[in-house]
Amino acid sequence: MELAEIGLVGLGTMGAALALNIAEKGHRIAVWNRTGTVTDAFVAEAGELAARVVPTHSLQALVDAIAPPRAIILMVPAGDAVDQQIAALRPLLGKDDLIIDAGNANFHDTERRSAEAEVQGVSFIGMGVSGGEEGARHGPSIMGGGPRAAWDRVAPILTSIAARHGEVPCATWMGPGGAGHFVKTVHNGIEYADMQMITEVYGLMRDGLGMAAPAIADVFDGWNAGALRSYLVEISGAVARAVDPETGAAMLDVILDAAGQKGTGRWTAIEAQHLAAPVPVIEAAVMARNVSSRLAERQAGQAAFGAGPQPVSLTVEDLEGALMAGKILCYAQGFTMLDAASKTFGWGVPLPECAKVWRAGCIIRSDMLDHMAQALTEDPGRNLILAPTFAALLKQHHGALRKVVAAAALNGHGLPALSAGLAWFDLMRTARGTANMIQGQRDFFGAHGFDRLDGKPVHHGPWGGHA
Ligand SMILES: NC(=O)C1=CN([C@@H]2O[C@H](COP(=O)(O)OP(=O)(O)OC[C@H]3O[C@@H](n4cnc5c(N)ncnc54)[C@H](OP(=O)(O)O)[C@@H]3O)[C@@H](O)[C@H]2O)C=CC1
Ligand SMILES: O=C(CO)[C@H](O)[C@H](O)COP(=O)(O)O
Repeated sequence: MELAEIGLVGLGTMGAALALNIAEKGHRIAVWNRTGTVTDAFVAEAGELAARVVPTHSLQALVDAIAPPRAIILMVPAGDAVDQQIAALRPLLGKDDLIIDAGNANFHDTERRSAEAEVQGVSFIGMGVSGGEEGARHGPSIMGGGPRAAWDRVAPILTSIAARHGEVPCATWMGPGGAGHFVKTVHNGIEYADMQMITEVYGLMRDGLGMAAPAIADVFDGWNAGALRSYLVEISGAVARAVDPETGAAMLDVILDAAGQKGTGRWTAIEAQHLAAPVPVIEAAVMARNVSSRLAERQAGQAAFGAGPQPVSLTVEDLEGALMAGKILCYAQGFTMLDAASKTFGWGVPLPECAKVWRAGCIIRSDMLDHMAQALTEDPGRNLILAPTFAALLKQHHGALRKVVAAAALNGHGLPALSAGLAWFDLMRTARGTANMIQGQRDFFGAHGFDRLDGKPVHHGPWGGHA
């Protein structure tokens, strides 16, 4: 039998879609799934693409079905499942073979697996794939990390299945070790933040302006025809317009307000803290998901204090401007965090390429990312808020953000992400801040010392013997 060019383990939502995409682009692919009946059902439903799919029912059969040097994609849940599959595959693989973890992964795990692979003589790539099921099937955004030579070996297949922005494939090597998974993690952190900010303006429309779901859908559709054009605004319109087949009510009005999460947003927030790279909008978005899941406490809070959200005097245009400003602030934070990680870990992540690889295929794709790619190409070391295009947009829209946050605060709407973005923006445009007080306090109780504005070599205050 003709050997496959590549193998794949894990025919769940993403793995099945990715395998069909690979087969559709003309590559013969061998597949294996822990539950064998899933493999059989996958092939039975693959239609004419089944001709390029080799179903296997043991890992040995999978390995035997692939032409050496082999490349095997893992598309299984993050954590133990990946380690288990690597441990099971490793004894079956040779020196030049390659394992690609294409699921979401904590980059610390990827760094560890990369180091272990080097010792064991099997190549390892940690690769972020974004775009959900639809993206995986028809063109995801792919962020690779690991040995450059290993990436180059599989790049022809990966670029053939990736989304395209114009003619440019959205599949890029981001650096060694965990760089690819780190970039995907920050992508997801931004995804959390973008979703949360959209959710906050949805809440203002629903509870502050008294708009019904179809009217809210119209607003999102309108925004999606303008500067906010993006996949997340587009699907928010579709979600708001959908009707529950069971009750005939708007879908949004029957969905429980408790958000799930698998961990990538939390990983972003934790790593940002380690890197001392502020990403307050992302942190706020993670916090908001955590609060959302504490339904019983929220019910008790409403009983104790009364429902928060009251009518607001805002326009849909105010909300659009606030979202524009919030989005710029959040992406600026995300790219700054990537820059900090790249420098700390010595990865050399190409920031303009990150923006480019996110322009199509992935969940955070938007028109704005094309302008961000241009701004980062001009000067990768400059904070995006200082790039002329985005500085001009912020000057135009930060007033709307301020108005929206203020009206929300006065009328009981919690806007954690938009408020966090505004607070960060105001700190970032204040040359003389207030941390002199913190330094005074630290010196008072702990003799930690401080620098003086006048440069004099006196590093302690007259605290009456305390310092
Ligand atoms: N869904 C999405 O939108 C996206 C998901 N991802 C990431 O892709 C990866 C896969 O996600 P998704 O396809 O949604 O998940 P699914 O739950 O749909 O599929 C999981 C797959 O992994 C297999 N599996 C689970 N545990 C093990 C194990 N211990 N050993 C071997 N195989 C196992 C399952 O096999 P079995 O049939 O036997 O249960 C199944 O094939 C995750 O890392 C996820 O974070 C990335 C981007 C988008
Ligand atoms: O990686 C993804 C999208 O880019 C996955 O859909 C991921 O599951 C989203 O994160 P969460 O489940 O925590 O919302």
